[in-house]
Amino acid sequence: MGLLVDGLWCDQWYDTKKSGGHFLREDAQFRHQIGGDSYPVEEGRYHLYISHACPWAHRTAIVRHLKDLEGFIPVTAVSPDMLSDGWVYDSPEPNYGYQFHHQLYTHSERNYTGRVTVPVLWDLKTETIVNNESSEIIRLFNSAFNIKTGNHIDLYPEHLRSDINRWNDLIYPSINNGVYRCGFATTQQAYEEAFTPLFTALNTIEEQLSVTPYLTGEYLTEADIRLFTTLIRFDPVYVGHFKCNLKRIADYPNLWDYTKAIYQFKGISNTVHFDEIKRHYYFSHANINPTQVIPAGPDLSALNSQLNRPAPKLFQA
Ligand SMILES: N[C@@H](CCC(=O)N[C@@H](CS)C(=O)NCC(=O)O)C(=O)O
Repeated sequence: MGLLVDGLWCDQWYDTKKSGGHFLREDAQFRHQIGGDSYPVEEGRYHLYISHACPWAHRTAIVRHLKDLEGFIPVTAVSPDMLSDGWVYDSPEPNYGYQFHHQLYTHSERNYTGRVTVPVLWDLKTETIVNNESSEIIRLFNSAFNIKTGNHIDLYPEHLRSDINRWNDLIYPSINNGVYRCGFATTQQAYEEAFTPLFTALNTIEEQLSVTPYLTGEYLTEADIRLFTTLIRFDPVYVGHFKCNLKRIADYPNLWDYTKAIYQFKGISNTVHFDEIKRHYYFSHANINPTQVIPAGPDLSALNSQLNRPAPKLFQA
């Protein structure tokens, strides 16, 4: 784990001293869009770098799949082990033969200072990072390539936007980032300040899912996908490794059924790699789990069991 400072790799863990033990996530720095003059829609031009372990990258993998972008935007996954060199590739990545993910960042910007994260949407023509913020990558995947792919599924439909935004505003700080705020907290107080809102938000969603099958109704939207990638990691990793242990997702009837319904939908289960998910967290965060022993459980076979809610619908723009 580390970061780049003026283009040089420094191996260091997150600094929580200045923030009273609180983990503060840095904003992503590459925030370009596709579709303008700089990054036009072109076949074979863009490449996606992900980690199968990472919940943020997982969002982009799901949307890439639902939007039929697989043949259009190739993907490379990093190794699940993120140790002193940060993210690395198991075999040289296909575009430049790099071994380290941070080489891509300095290729894009020689003096880059900041964290080296996944996902990364890369432009092969200008040899730069287009965007490394998953919430923006999924928005651009949702619409930018429609004219090429003919896929008009809309995960952010106009009439549901205010609802989707409202859910995202609750879910990002308290759940998506909330589990990290629990797990990376280095004081009791910082941990408890993350733990309480996490389970309050899960209760709110449990109630909503007793009324509507998905967050905004019958359609699957980006809000559901953003929530799902945290829920699917919750029982195998966050309960134990990040100490988010008031309840498991399997203990909430509606949240569990909802997680199963998304898992079983349209091959989304193929984007879930539990072996890499467990390996990444338990093996890479040696300051949290110094033995690096990876738990053998839990048994997640019930994810394939029968549902009590209809499969999601996909809105067509
Ligand atoms: N805002 C980013 C966050 C991405 C992120 O933090 N990814 C983690 C992996 S789960 C990472 O690469 N961490 C490496 C680090 O912080 O050094 C997004 O949503 O795309």
